[in-house]
This record gives sequence, structure tokens and C-alpha cells, in this order.
Amino acid sequence: MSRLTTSTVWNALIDHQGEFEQIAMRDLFGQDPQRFNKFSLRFEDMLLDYSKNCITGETMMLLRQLAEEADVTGWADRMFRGEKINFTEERAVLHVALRNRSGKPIRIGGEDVMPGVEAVLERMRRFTESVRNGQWRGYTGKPITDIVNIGIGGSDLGPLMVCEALKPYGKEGLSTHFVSNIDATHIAEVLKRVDPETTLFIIASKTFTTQETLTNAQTARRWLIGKLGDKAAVGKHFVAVSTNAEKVSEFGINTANMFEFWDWVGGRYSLWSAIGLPIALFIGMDRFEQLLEGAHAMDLHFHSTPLEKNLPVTLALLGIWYNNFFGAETHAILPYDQYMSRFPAYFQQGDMESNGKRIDRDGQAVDYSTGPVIWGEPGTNGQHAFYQLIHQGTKLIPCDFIAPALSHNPITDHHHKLMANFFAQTEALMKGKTEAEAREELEAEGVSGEALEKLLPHKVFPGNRPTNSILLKQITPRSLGSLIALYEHKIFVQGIIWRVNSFDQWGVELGKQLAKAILPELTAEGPVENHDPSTNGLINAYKEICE
Ligand SMILES: O=P(O)(O)OC[C@H]1O[C@@H](O)[C@H](O)[C@@H](O)[C@@H]1O
Repeated sequence: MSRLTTSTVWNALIDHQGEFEQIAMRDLFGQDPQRFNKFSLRFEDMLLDYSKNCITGETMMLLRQLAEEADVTGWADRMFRGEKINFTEERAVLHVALRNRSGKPIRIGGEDVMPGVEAVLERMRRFTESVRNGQWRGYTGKPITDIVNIGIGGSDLGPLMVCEALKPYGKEGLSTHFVSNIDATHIAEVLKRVDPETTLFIIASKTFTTQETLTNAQTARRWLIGKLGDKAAVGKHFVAVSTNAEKVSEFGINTANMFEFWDWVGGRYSLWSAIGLPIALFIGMDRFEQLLEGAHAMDLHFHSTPLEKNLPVTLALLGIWYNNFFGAETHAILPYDQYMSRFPAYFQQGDMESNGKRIDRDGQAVDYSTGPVIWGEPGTNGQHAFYQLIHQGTKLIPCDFIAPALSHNPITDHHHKLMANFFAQTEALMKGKTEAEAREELEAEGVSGEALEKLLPHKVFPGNRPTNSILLKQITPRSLGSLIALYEHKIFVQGIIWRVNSFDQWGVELGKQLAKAILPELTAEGPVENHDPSTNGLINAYKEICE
């Protein structure tokens, strides 16, 4: 048994959870008119209401004790101090330095990283301004109208999500496109829509060795040279974002056109670095810096606020409560904002690649559940698709509902209707509908006798289904920056309590290794025999079709 599961507080939480068999959230609200005030927090224009959770004051106290025993505050200090807390890769974890707007140094082994960070921001400013104001011209002298970001994972999802979320701030006449999949369809479809004379490709890869990105980049390069008829065109249409200057020049991009970042920036935490270049091009550097400022404000909040008032800590502890004590396997993120449609996908990587681990800091297999499956879609689409299961299914699915109070498209009463749904869903999930209420309703509709009895059980909603509501004034660069950082720190806190390394991703390597070995076999003569019978069978069936 591990240190965590044998701890007094862990076992107190197990006992305490047992009490919730008798406690319904709707009764807790009935008993305490102050419940909303007690269990809600504010940060700038953001309101976090976590009162619709299966919690009491005692629950939060015990959970906070868990955080204290895990030394969450101490670990946060270590991260902000630049200690190499990513211990399997011997790296510091300093995405907070990328958005450090305090003017104070952040050091790794004595060396201040801030001058480097600021120099790249300055280069990004100069470059993005020249593209946006038309000074930077394509090879044939035309200004840039389309940005194509070629990257995958952390070098794709962040810029993609933010460009989508901040579309109302995007420059007119400048479109962004994102190519990630090695499936040729992805790049082929984008290339159909852009003009080689006015397109800028950003090749974004931390390592500059990722197969998908390099293959797509080669295809884009061939396409451009084919269309413009001169290799020299590459210099005006390709820039790179990477930590690996050598590989960038090997690829044929002049390092003068490369924006640097560093190994202490994890891929899934890199949108704050030059990986954010498509964002800065699209919304402008001033607004990109507002995004950084929003994140920095959340960093300060996270680092300096006591646990009971700390938003990321609170979200993290609630997640642990359901994950480890109620057996919840998944967690839904439900943005009520169409522009935020990629937010759940972004945090699928952010959370699942960070905390999808089974080995603890001591190298031991854990005997408790770690990172949940993250999923979600924007409301109200989800309501008409999968909410049935959340309301009446057999699985407990804690949900985060996120919405802006002000829409960027205030057309008639759309937003009130959207928000009415937002409020109604968490109310319904909390309250449910008892058998007596369902009966009364059916009777009022004139249903009676056998028909009523037959229908009745299907009309009951158990309720007591936990939700957090995050209400923002509006999705702006600043508020989005804070929101993303809120989730990043939530993931951090959970990783510390689960005692895993949230900053490596060895689990993605095996598949890559095997794919590398299989690739030449697909074009080699004769059938393959060196795998298991299933893999052999599949590969040989594929080869037969391709022959
Ligand atoms: O930016 P790179 O080096 O091309 O890597 C892209 C992605 O590659 C994946 O293999 C990693 O799991 C991700 O974390 C990473 O973001």
C-alpha cells in the first residue's frame, strides 16, 4: 500500500464519502442558504461556483489537508523557482516564466531565463507587425493573407484553440489554418484553399523530429516550390518555431527565420512561447501579451493565495474527490461558447498527457486512480447528444460548465437562451426530479393509471450530479489567459497529490517506435511474419489491397 492510500486523511476521506450515501445536494442547499456564498470564489471577472458539488465544509477541510500533506505549496514554489521537477527528463517546468510580467528574474541553476524570453517576444513583435502591416511580402511581392501552422500535439492544439476562441479579435483579411494529421487529406484540403503567393507556413515543433510535422512540412515545401517555381521562395514563406536550431537548418529553413524556445517549456504548456506565433499574428502582439498577462495574474493568484481561496487548488481537490473517492473515471468540460469549441480537446492533451501516469515519484506503481478521461463539447450541442447519460446514466460524470456573460455576437436573444440552458443544466443535474415530482407532473399532463406507472421510473432524475460553473464576464485575451492557466495549475496540483510526474510523456513513445519499424515493411516484398498473428494479419491484408 502506498504512502497516499495509507495516510490518515485519505482514510478519513473514504469514511467521509460513505456519509454521502445519505446526503443529497438539494438537502444541503435547503439546510444552508449561505451555501452559494460559502462555496464560490472570485478572481478578477471570473466567478467559480462550486456549491453544486457533493461536499460539505468538512469535505473541503479534509481535501485541503490532503493538499497540505502533499506539500502542494512547496512544490509550487519549486516549480516557480525553476527546480528540475520534471525529474525523468531532468528539466525545469517554467511555462510560468513565459508569461512572467513582474519584471523579476526567474532562474534555472543561477541563470535568469527572462532576458531570453523577452528577446523572443520582441522578435515576435517585430515579425508579426511586419506581416500584419503588409511590410513582409511573399516571394512575388504580395502581402500575406493566410497563415498555415504545421505542428501536432502541443505545437498545434494551443494555437488552434486560442485562435478559435479569440476569433472576434482576429485581423480581417488574415486567415489561420492548422495542419496536424499525417493523413495527407489534412494538408491537401488546406492547400486547396490557400494561394502560394500569399501564404506563410509556420513549422512548429519543439523537437523538430516529429514525423507528422516534418512530413507535412516537406509536402508544403514541395507544393510551394512547385507553384512558385523557385527554391528561393522558401525564405519568404516558411518560418520555424523550435528548440532545435540544427534540425531547422537541416530542413532548409534559415535560422534567421526561426523563433526559439527552450527545453523547460513542455509541449502542452507551450502556447505562451513562440509556439503562440499564429495567435500573435492573428490577434496582434498587444493582445497576445494580454493573454500572457491574464495567465500571469492567475499564476500570482495560484502561488500566493491560501488553499481555501485558491481557484486551481479548489478545482483540483474537487476532481480528486470524485476520481478517488466516488470512482468517477471521466470529467467533462462544457464550454457554453461556440468560439471555445476546442477548449475541451486542448485540455484532453493538457490533462491526459500530464496525469495519465501509473508510476509515482518513487518509481512504484500507484494503488489509486490518477488522471481522468477528459472530454466535452460546446453547449448546447452536447445537451442534444450525450447529456442524457450525464443526467440519467449509471456513471458519475463531474462537469465544468464554462460561459461568458457577454457574447461577442449579441444577436436578438440568442445569448439569454444559451445562458438559460447553462443555468438550467447545472440546476437539473443538482436537483434532479423525485418520483413524487415526476408523478405530479404526469398527473398534471393528464396521464394516469397503468400508463403513468409505466412511464414514471423513466421520468425520474436522480440528481446529485456534481458540477462547477465558471462564469466569465467575456472571453477576452486576458480572461482566456487566466482560464487556461487555471486549468494548468489544477492539473499541476492533482499531479502533486497523485505523486506522478505531470511533465513527461513516455507513454507516447512505444507506438512511435513500432510505427517506425513497420513503415519499411509496408513496401517490402512478401508477407510479414515477425509480429503477433493479429498485427501480421492486418499488415498483410493491407499489403494485398495496396498491391
Ligand atoms: O513539438 P513536437 O516536438 O513536434 O512534439 C509534438 C507533440 O509530440 C507528441 O509526441 C508529444 O506527446 C506531445 O507532447 C508533443 O506536443
